[in-house]
Amino acid sequence: MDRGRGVYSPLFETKKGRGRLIYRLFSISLFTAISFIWLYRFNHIITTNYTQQEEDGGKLVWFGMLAAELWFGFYWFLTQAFRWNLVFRQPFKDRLSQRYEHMLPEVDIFVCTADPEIEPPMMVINTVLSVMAFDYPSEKLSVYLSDDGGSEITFYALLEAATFAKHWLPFCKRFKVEPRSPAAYFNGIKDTNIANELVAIKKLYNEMEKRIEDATKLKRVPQEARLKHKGFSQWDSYSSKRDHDTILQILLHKKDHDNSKDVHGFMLPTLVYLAREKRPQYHHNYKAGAMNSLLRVSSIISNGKVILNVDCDMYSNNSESIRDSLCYFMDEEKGHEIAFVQSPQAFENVTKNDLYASALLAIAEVEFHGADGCGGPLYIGTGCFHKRESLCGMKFSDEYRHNWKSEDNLSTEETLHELEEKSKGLASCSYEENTQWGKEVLNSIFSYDIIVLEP
Ligand SMILES: O=c1ccn([C@@H]2O[C@H](COP(=O)(O)OP(=O)(O)O[C@H]3O[C@H](CO)[C@@H](O)[C@H](O)[C@H]3O)[C@@H](O)[C@H]2O)c(=O)[nH]1
Ligand SMILES: [Mn+2]
Repeated sequence: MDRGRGVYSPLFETKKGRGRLIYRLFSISLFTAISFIWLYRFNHIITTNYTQQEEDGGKLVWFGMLAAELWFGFYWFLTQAFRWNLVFRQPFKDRLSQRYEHMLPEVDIFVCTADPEIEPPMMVINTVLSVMAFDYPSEKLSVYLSDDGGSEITFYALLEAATFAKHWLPFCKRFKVEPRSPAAYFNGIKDTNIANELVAIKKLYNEMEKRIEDATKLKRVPQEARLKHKGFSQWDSYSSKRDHDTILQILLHKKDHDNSKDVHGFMLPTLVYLAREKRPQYHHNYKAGAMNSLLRVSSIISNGKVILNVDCDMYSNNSESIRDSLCYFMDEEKGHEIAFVQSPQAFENVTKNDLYASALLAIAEVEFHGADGCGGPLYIGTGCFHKRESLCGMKFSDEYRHNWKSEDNLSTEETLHELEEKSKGLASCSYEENTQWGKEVLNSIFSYDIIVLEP
């Protein structure tokens, strides 16, 4: 931005949907037609002289029809809010790089999983790897896996993923791989001119896959892996999925720099495994409870200013999405109005003709944009970027501007072990007892003005 010369080039622009005039004309004409139907029914009911025989059945039917048409007409009228004013947003990542490449904020990514049987560890780590490999400075990226299943196998898979990432991340960056979930990439690949490198990385992947699949089938972690990593000892006091201490392990971190570098010597993103404490007498609040724990734990490990949440069954299919979302948050004029950026979901395994509309196309391609045009886009959970401050009680103010330059004040002196122990306390199940959570936090999010949808 060049404020000095009065030129402002925004980091994103908003375009109105094409064909709105035609749609509005269509909508008005349909509304007129609906009104005529109402009028016709109404008129018929009050003007027709019924004989007794007709009154027994006929009039009731007319009333029933009128009631149904009033209801459906009203419902249709409400849905117009989602179609009347579609807007489309376009981020400018090149401008973001020009202005902010050296001061990009730390980003924390929360991946949630809850059950190693329904959500196989192989799928979970593919999601984790897809977000670790984002096109973003690795030292500013932290990935947290929240495992509400408290599963040793998932932990083992994550350990394997941390090792595989040492090869996978440089490979993605070198060959601009897309998408960055290894399973999805290997599935989709056809012709390639990187045959040798591809064979090598695929071999590593397949070997890892076999080890994890075997452990999943046998429901047992190989003894040698257990002996090699101290993290497994945390399961010694584990009694069940609903009754265990906090299990927290920082697998990759700059404080452990020798082990946290890729094969070319570059730092990998921070990687943390967390199974928050569970006790039968405390409600764990499902995913929301997991997100709260992650919010607290991450605040002392990395304290990223921007948080992305992904469900473990939804890998990232665009390595630049962090940069996309930052274009909205960091825009000098409008960024302060934006609390979250929601990406749409895409589904791979829908049936060919999608009879039941499971791909949610109307929602993703029309209604999201319509709601955005009304100033109230939808938050759907996975794939959503939040500003940390908007989740932590910050109230919206038009004067407020976020200082993206500010340094975090994380302690640099403590050892990794001390950091782990301190973080565990924040994942305790009684932490939220007698707090205002659930009453106030929602107000603070929705006191923000607009929320945008990524294209
Ligand atoms: O106790 C729990 C239960 C679930 N989850 C995780 O929460 C996510 C979503 O749960 P799922 O049962 O898969 O719900 P879906 O209906 O598939 O998910 C949609 O609906 C949810 C809200 O109902 C949103 O949170 C999700 O982002 C959205 O994709 C998954 O990653 C789970 O692993 C937990 O972490 N802890
Ligand atoms: Mn799901």
